[in-house]
Amino acid sequence: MEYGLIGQKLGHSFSKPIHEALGGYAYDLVPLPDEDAARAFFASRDFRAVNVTIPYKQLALAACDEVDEKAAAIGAVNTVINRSGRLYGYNTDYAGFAYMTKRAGIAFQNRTVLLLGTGGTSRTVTAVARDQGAKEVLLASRSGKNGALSYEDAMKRKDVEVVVNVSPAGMYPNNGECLLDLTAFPRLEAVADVVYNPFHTALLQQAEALGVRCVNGLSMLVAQAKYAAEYFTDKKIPDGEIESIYRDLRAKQANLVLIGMPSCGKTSLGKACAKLLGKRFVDLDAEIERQEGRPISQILAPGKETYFRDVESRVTARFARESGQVLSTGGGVVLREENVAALRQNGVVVYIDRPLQDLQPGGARPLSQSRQALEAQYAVRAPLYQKACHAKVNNDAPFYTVADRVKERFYEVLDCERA
Ligand SMILES: Nc1ncnc2c1ncn2[C@@H]1O[C@H](COP(=O)(O)OP(=O)(O)OP(=O)(O)O)[C@@H](O)[C@H]1O
Ligand SMILES: O=C(O)C1=C[C@@H](O)[C@@H](O)[C@H](O)C1
Ligand SMILES: [Mg+2]
Repeated sequence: MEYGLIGQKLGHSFSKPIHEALGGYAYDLVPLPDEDAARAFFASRDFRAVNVTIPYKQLALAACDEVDEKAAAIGAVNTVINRSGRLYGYNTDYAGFAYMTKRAGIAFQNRTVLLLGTGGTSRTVTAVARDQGAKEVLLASRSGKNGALSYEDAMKRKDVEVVVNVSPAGMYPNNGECLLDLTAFPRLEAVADVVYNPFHTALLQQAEALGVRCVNGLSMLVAQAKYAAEYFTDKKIPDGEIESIYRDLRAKQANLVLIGMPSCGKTSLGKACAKLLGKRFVDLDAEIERQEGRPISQILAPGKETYFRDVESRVTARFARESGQVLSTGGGVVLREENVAALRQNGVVVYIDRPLQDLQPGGARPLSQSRQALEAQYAVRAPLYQKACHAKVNNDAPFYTVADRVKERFYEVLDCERA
């Protein structure tokens, strides 16, 4: 290997496409199961330059022959360059985190900051917060040992103004995990999460619901990669690259999720939009049928929905945590908030609103067999679709015109999210 990333588990990482866009070199993900394997990797010196992620950033520091002053003060190295057999260590997460929080308008000066997690990244973020004049930096961990607070005790600190998650809690494939209740902090101004996969962790979804300023780790990831690529190639890369790579990556990774009434066009528009956007198409109803080995008409019956809804929630959670897809849902997916939260963690949710008279009762949907049933369902669900979606598209025009509208709204939502 010449360039790449080492860490214990790398299934979540987006570093490969970022580095390949930044530097034009091949970049490999090399998972190493334990510290012995990581030590042996550095001892072999069989690489030109690598990034290092959880849990080897402290070990990487010890393996280097020379460590940059800032990285040594922080105690964590995420970039190692092999120059003629000598290993040089740097920390580009520091600049990456500073970039991300500045971009999001999050300030540390005179703030009480609570960090969730005590690993290598907590040292980096502590350094940024202190350098920017934080009043106090508190650490919390599950064990509450080594000077850290337990999560329970952390929630008693009513003075906390900024929360930063520096732990892998909630990171793919453990989507949905969240150890803190943000309502405990009446003075909360901002929440940052260094996790970028999923895009909106459960912690950030809580912050959004409270109307608190928040940011995820994707801009940090891209920024630290840019600073690392400068060491890799010994060339300056313009800062503007961070924004353009971020935008391309988010558009590529984001799911497009279509919700709406039975027969509003979710499946057919979903297939067309998947082609337009170059994404994989998944129809959640078809996945439920595949998993159950029988059609929905045999699983779902009026008054006997619970079994079907449970299967639907499991299938929704499984696909919603993946990236780069168009997901067409079943009409009732919005009936459970947990499904909506799952779909929004990586997805732009578009409500396909088709005029009631164009919706077709009957077919393979047991709960909307008559026009009356369909109308009653519309009255209940329309407000839920409205609440769950980022954008609404009226399906009242020729099919391909509507598919183009959906694609445009997808990009508009992503642009707004960044602004
Ligand atoms: N704009 C349109 N013009 C013409 N036909 C359309 C348009 N939108 C959807 N249709 C047609 O409406 C029918 C229902 O669409 P589709 O099966 O995609 O809906 P759905 O939302 O997936 O329904 P369900 O919830 O039952 O799975 C299909 O035959 C589709 O081709
Ligand atoms: O998830 C990733 O790909 C990475 C995360 C951070 O630890 C970075 O420091 C590392 O360079 C790459
Ligand atoms: Mg369908």
